[in-house]
Amino acid sequence: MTNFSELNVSESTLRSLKRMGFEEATPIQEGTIRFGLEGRDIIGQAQTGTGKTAAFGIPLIEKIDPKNPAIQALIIAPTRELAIQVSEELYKLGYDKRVKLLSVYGGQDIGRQIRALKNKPQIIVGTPGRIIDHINRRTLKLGDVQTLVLDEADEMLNMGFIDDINAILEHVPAERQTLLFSATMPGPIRKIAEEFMKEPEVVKIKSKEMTVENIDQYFVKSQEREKFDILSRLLNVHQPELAIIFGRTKRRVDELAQALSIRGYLAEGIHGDLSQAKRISVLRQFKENKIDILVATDVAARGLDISGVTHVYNFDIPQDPESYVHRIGRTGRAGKSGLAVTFVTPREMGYLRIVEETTKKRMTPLRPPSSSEALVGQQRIAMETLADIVTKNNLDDYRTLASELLEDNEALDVVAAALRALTKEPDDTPVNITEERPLPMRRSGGGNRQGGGYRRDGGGRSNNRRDGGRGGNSRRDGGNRRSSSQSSRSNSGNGERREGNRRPRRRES
Ligand SMILES: Nc1ncnc2c1ncn2[C@@H]1O[C@H](COP(=O)(O)OP(=O)(O)OP(=O)(O)O)[C@@H](O)[C@H]1O
Ligand SMILES: [Mg+2]
Repeated sequence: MTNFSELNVSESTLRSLKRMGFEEATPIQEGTIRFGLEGRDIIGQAQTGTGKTAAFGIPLIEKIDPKNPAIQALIIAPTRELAIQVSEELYKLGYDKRVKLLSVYGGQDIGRQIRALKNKPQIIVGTPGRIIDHINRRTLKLGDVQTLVLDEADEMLNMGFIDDINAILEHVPAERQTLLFSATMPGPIRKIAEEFMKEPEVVKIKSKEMTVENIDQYFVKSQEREKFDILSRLLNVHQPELAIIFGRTKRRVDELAQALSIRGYLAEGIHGDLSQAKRISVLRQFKENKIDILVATDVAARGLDISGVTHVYNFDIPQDPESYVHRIGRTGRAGKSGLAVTFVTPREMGYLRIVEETTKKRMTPLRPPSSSEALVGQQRIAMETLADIVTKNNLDDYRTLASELLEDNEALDVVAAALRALTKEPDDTPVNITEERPLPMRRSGGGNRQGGGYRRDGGGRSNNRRDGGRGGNSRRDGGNRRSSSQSSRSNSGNGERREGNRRPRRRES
């Protein structure tokens, strides 16, 4: 491990890092900060949760001239929540230097952003749609930008975003430093990236597996209609502190969040059809542990750094191996451990194998717990609750009643009864989960796949490019009754991309 001071980081930034509690550089930070400070273009790839934000953030902050009121750096991120998070981390990194930042993203009052832009921020973090919106309104002047960052670069350069990125690039000087970071970087995307970079230094932190080692990865093979009951049992056995459950579509997420609430879990859904205020409030509640379970589409798959996420459940297996890597990467961050469970229907086993080939990691088959095993989980929670009350609470007001009870009953029976009263017994309140169609059949073992598992079929591409996102009918995002190529067209609209079955386009302004 290397100290930041050995990486030629300025005193001011060292002070900010100290405030953040960062003592030593992570491998990706060690590998990129020097090149970054030299002004080199960088493609940085390292596992999820290993500090890529500061890897680009530190050299970026170092380059800002605090006396220059112009926008000097632009960071583009695929989702609004990620743009907010990255701007928060950059704010901390630039705290000592007092750099001025602004995040611009869809769903927030544009007038407010325009007023904030007049305060001369030096760094802008934004989502593509809203950045373009500001460029078109001439409220965002990018002519002095020296550093351009694409966080989640492969996502930003896939066909869902590439047109937007190209449009933005037209307004950024060609003389600039370009930094691209992601945990995944499929070969074909890297080629696209290199076209608009200057002799980029490719820094890839080598690891046996693409996923983080300290995430235990399991799969459950089950029929579609059995998934929800198995999920509830798993939740009872695992008792996650904070869990994220990923579903394939917005409808899926709504139904799952509702079904979990009916069964007594503290769960909320998040997806692109919700208002921005709602999205922010759900995420805040989750971060503050007011809800235990976040049910999400891929809108929450990339980059979000929420401490304390112990479990990730893929209620639907993701279609792309990259999506799998990012989804499960919401746990096991910054050296912590995590557990991921992926549901797969028998017809979708080919996808599971493709994921494993890409990540170079086998998932362990998990036997679904029986209802009595799930009950034991709940009984243990009751026991812990009771023990906790004994140690923490003042029981004076209850002692008289307790001795009354003990006059007529055995102590063991009284405690057992208290446990029973506290145990959440299996709940079979009916819930409504519409069956998803399995993904189209796919077999693994295609050695012809380029770039370590990247596959995009041309069929979806032209669809996506043309009409997605131009105010497409976002209500039709269910998509699950259509073939995959059809549904790609129908998804998008006001949310983010890729919340239906196939890569849709989106526009988030
Ligand atoms: N040098 C460091 N020392 C201690 N903590 C760090 C250090 N660098 C980053 N972190 C913390 O590690 C966590 C993960 O960092 P970050 O979100 O940048 O990961 P990432 O590599 O971008 O992940 P993802 O691929 O999911 O986007 C954050 O909470 C961050 O504050
Ligand atoms: Mg990141």
